[in-house]
Amino acid sequence: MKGPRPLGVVIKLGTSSIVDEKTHEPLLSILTSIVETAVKLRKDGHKVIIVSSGAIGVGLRRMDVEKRPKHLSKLQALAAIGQCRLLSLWDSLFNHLRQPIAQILLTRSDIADRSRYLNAQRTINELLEMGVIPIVNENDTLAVSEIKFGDNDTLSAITAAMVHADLLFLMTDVDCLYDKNPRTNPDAQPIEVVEDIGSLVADVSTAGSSLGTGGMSTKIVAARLATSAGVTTVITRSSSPGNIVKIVQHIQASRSPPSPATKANQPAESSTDNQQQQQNTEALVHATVDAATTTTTTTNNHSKIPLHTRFLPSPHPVRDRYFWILHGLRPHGTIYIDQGAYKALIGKAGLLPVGVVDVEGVFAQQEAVRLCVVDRKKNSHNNNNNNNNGTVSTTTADDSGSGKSWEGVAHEVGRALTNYSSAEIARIKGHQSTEIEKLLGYADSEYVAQRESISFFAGSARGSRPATPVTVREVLDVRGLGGYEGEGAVL
Ligand SMILES: N[C@@H](CCC(=O)OP(=O)(O)O)C(=O)O
Repeated sequence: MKGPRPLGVVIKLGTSSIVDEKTHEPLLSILTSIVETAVKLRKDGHKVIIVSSGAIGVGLRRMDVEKRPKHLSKLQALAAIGQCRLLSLWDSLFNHLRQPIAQILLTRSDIADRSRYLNAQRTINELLEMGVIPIVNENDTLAVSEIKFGDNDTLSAITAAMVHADLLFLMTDVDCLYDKNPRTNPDAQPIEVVEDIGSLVADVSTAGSSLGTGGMSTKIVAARLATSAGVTTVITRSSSPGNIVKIVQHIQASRSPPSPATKANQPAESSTDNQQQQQNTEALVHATVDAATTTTTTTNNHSKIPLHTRFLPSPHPVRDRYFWILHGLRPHGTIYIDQGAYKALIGKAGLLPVGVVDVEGVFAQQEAVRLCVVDRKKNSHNNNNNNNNGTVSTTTADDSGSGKSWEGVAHEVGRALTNYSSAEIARIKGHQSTEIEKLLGYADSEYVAQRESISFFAGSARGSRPATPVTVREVLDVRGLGGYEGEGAVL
């Protein structure tokens, strides 16, 4: 009889999971246990990728540096020293079980370049076919803030999406998300299944460890990215890596979405362990959930399934080039469109200039932009004037003096690659395509963006709004990739 389908499993280990925070010594027993777990998964037929942080931590120990330096070049030097040692550690441990590994180092600019992205994808797939376990980290030696992922949670989500993995394990020092802060609320309940991450409103006030850059909030962002690409994402405790095998077996046995009566995975093996673990939590992990149906919390303690939070994959995953447009590229500006244009895009039409309300930022043709739908156009004092010389100029009279030709709230719904530059779009916005040539002196396309160059965030294309009324900035903070907005994290 045919067994269950083998899965693609990505395991992400943060610095604090594999390096002692104080002494910076590698946590050998955890590393060994991860190695045994990964090899067991391989024996069960699964494909395994490890995303391992720890280069800087290991570099600190190697050079007897006590405190993480502030200067970028020092951090980069330590990462170069540590990465070498980290991989040799992984290699020697895996070698005991005759498991070959490979090193993959990526920066964001590798992901943003389509052909490099595809090369990385092909190489990782080839390694997996060869039975090798790729060990991925950010290429810290090259990455400055503009081209940084900033945290390996995001990198692991992009890696999982890139190879169409089934499962992403974000290992951390708590068991799972809780409905309240378990430190201050003894009645805090574990959140075990999140069916729709878009409806999860999580207060995850955690700064991450002193060595790493991530925390619970970056895990939620990573879970959003991965689930949108169809990857089931699991948050669980890193100190018992053997749990991964049990969770994989459990998920494999229940691949179809569980019914409301059974959807809670069964919780921790012992409630005493559970309480102790809650007290040890890395941070203030407290999630509030705006819809009771979104998550399941439970207090049953009958099964041997280790406690974890499982984020179910989107039923409408965004994959391949559409995922890359959304999450691989740095947006250089924003195009504001009206509701009519949005409806047309959902109906699979391209973006015509007539539907463009406004444009922000400076970008060239084929660069990525944010696509925002505005609630209302301003009561149009827009004058589209035909000048004597035959060109058409658009002037926007703006009562508020804000310079915007729209009002209300704009919702970011997706990203696009444009056929025209920002300067060109500023001139053709609000006009019919037939006027483009008159306005610009040429017309490369009737569309500002072709439909196949437009990608919507999960849920957006079906017309659903973000769970809470949020500003575009907030949407970006939640949905965008950390380092592309604002300052970006340092190493
Ligand atoms: N790439 C860096 C660490 C990135 C980072 O801090 O990630 P994490 O520990 O997951 O928050 C390293 O290997 O030291």
